Amino acid sequence: MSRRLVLVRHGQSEWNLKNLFTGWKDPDLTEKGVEEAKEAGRRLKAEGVNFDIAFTSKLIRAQRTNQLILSELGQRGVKTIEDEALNERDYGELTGLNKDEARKTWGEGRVLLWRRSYDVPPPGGESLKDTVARALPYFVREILPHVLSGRTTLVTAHGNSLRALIMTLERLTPDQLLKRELFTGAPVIYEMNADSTIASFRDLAGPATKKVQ
Ligand SMILES: O=C(O)[C@H](O)COP(=O)(O)O
Repeated sequence: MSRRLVLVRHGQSEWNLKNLFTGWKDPDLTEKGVEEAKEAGRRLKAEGVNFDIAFTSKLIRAQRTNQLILSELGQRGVKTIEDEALNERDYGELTGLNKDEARKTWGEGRVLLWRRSYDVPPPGGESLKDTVARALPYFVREILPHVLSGRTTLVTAHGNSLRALIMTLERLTPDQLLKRELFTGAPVIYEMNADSTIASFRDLAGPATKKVQ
């Protein structure tokens, strides 16, 4: 039996384009973000993927990406469940600030810790550990049973809510996690074993995708 899980970070948002910390703010996709989402759908189609169920966050950039992927696959009728547990990490007081300006104010090292470390929260916001504490139980309770019962499952969410899941799926140490980037609109395909471990995975990040600065 195939137990396939696909994770996709939403396409470029208006605030990604402006290089602003976004968190729980709700900007839409840019034109490029729409294209990235469609491209994700085309890549999954080329891989022969057919979804049985989809999950996304309560934020519009992830929801639209999910719809565009399903639409490219000719699968608009697939049931999609939305939940706040999959929302982006709350960036607290950094929300709305420019990432380069933040580096100038607090220094490169401090900002990198806020963005990529496991347990250092940005002021007033969530650390990745906090994000894991809400996203992982939801994943285990609501998403994993579908995958294990053979339903090909799509999760379209955010850089950090997905890193929260990937840390467990890929068994990354906090050090390895510091370097694990997710690219907008690039699907990661996992084949799972019956005991919830990963048999194999492929990150389809390629030339059409670009790192968000
Ligand atoms: O919320 C944000 O600003 C982005 O979606 C993720 O930002 P990061 O790469 O700084 O974690």
